[in-house]
Amino acid sequence: MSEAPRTYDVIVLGAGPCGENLAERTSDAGLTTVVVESELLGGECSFWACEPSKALLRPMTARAEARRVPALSEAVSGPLDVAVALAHRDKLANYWQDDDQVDWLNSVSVDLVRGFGRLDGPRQVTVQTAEGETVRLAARHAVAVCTGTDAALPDLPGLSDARPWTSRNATSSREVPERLAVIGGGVVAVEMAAAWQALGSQVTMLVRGTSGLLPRMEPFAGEMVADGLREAGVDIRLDTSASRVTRTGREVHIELADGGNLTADEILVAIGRAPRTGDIGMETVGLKPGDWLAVDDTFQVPAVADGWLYAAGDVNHRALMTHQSKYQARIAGAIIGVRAAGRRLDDARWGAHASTADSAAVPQVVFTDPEVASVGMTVREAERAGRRFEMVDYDIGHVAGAVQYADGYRGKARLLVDLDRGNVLGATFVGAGVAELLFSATVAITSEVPVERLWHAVPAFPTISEVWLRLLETRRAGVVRRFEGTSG
Ligand SMILES: Cc1cc2nc3c(=O)[nH]c(=O)nc-3n(C[C@H](O)[C@H](O)[C@H](O)COP(=O)(O)OP(=O)(O)OC[C@H]3O[C@@H](n4cnc5c(N)ncnc54)[C@H](O)[C@@H]3O)c2cc1C
Ligand SMILES: NC(=O)c1ccc[n+]([C@@H]2O[C@H](COP(=O)([O-])OP(=O)(O)OC[C@H]3O[C@@H](n4cnc5c(N)ncnc54)[C@H](O)[C@@H]3O)[C@@H](O)[C@H]2O)c1
Repeated sequence: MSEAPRTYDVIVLGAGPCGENLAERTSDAGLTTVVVESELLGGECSFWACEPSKALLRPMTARAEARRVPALSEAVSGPLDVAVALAHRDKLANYWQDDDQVDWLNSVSVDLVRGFGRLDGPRQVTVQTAEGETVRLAARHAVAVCTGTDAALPDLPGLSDARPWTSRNATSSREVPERLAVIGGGVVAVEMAAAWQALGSQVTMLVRGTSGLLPRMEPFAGEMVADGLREAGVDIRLDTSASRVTRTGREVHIELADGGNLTADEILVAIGRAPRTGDIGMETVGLKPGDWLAVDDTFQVPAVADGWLYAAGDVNHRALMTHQSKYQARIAGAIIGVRAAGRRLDDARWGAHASTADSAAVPQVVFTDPEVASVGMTVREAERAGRRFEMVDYDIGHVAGAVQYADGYRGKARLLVDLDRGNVLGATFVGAGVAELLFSATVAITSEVPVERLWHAVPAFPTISEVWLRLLETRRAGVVRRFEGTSG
C-alpha cells in the first residue's frame, strides 16, 4: 500500500529560471511550496544555454571590438586562448553544480524533491527519484508546469545515428571540431556559429528557404549578422537543406537537397525547440503528451477544469527567453497567491497580474558581432496587426558616440511609432554595444511615453544613445515610411 501523498499548497514541476522564480513568489505569498527537479536547479539557462553560450561568445565580441580601436588592434591580432575560453565557460556554468541554487531555495523556504515528476490526475504529482523511490505529492491550490523545452530535431534520414550536436553539446563541448556544420538560421545557429568559428572551427551554416538569418527579426538584422559571420570566415549557404546524414567514424557526411554534399566533424541542429511535455502525465489530466501547454492570460491551462493547472516559461510557447520566463513566473506566482487568498486580481493592461509585456514588449539580444537588440513589433508584425505606424531608420555609424566607440562603426537603428497612440511600437538596433541600448526602448514601450516627450530625454554626448536623438530628428525631417494599417 503506498503512503499518503505529501500535501503542499503549490507544486512546481521544473526548477529552471521560471520554476525557481514562481516558487519564490508563492512561498513569499505564504503558500507552502515544493519544487520537483530532475536535473539541475537553474535549468537550461544556467548550464546549457544563456550562461555558457554567452561565456563562449564574449571573447569573440571583445576581440572584434578591440580590433576596431586603432591603437589596440595590433595587440589583439592573435587567436583566442581556447583552453582559457573553455575553462571560463565551465566556470560560468558553475561547473554544472547547483549547490548555490539549492542554498537559495532553502533561503526562500521552498522544499525540493529531486527526481522526474509526472502529473498523476487532478492536483497530484508523482516523482520518480534517482534512487528508484516514488514520492507522491498533492497540491491544495496549484500545480505549475515549468518544464521548459528540448532541442527540436527534424525528421532527417540518418540524423539520429549521426549523433548530432544539439544546443547542449554546442554550449558544453570540451573539443573544438575542426569542421562544424550547423542546420538552422535562428538565434542558436548564429550565436553558436559565431562562437565556434572564433574558437577555431570552420563553420558552415545550412539555412533552408530564402528568409535569410534571424527570420523573426527585421530583415536588416539578419543581413548584417550574415555579413559579420562571413567576415569571420563562416560559410553561409542560404536556401540549402540537408537531405541525408551519415556518420563514418569521426566524420559526418551531409547530402544536400540540391545534389551537393558536405563533410564535417560535428553537425549542430538548431531548428527551434520542443516542449518537455512528452512524458509528464499530460494524458492523466486530459491533455495530449508532447503538446505546448496553452495558457490564458493568468497562466492557467484552460483545457483543464477547476483552474488548478498553470504553465509558465518556455513550455507555454509565449516567449522563449529567460527574462520572459522569469517575468511570467513572478506574475503567475503572484496570481496563485492572490487567488489562494481569495482576493481580486489586478489584471487590467499593465496591472500587477497581467503579463502585458509578453505581447507588447519582449526584448531580445543576439550576442553576435554585430549584436542585435530588438523589442516590440517588427514592421512585418505591425503590418500583420493592421497598425498605423511610421518607420524611421538611422545609420548608427553617423552617431558621434559610435565614431568614438569604433573606427568604421557599422550599425543601424529602426524605430516604429504608432500613429494612433503617438508612442513607440518597436525598436531594433544592430551594431557593436547595442545590447545596453535595449532597456531604453523597453522602458519607452512599457511606459507608453508619447514619442514627442522623448525630445526631453537627453542622451549624453558622445554616446551611442544619441541614436535616439537622430531618430527623432530624422522623423521631424519627414524621412519616414508610413504604413496606413488595415483601417487606413
Ligand atoms: C543555446 C541557447 C542559448 C540561449 N540564450 C539565451 C539568452 O542569452 N538569453 C535568454 O533570455 N534566453 C536564452 N535562451 C533561452 C533560455 O534558455 C530559456 O528561455 C529558459 O531557459 C527557459 O526557462 P524555463 O525555466 O522555462 O525552462 P528551462 O530552463 O528549460 O528549465 C526547465 C527545468 O525543468 C526541469 N524538468 C523538465 N521536466 C521535468 C520533470 N518531468 N520533472 C522534474 N523536472 C523537470 C528541467 O530539468 C529544467 O531544469 C537560450 C536557449 C538556448 C538553447
Ligand atoms: N540570445 C538569446 O536571447 C537567445 C539565444 C539562443 C536561443 N534563444 C531562444 O531559444 C529559442 C530557440 O532558438 P533556435 O535558434 O533553436 O530557434 P529559432 O526558432 O530562433 O530558429 C530556428 C531556425 O531553424 C529553421 N528551421 C526550422 N525548422 C527547420 C528544419 N526542419 N530544417 C532546417 N531549418 C529549420 C528556421 O527557419 C529558423 O531559421 C528561440 O526562441 C530563442 O528565443 C535566445
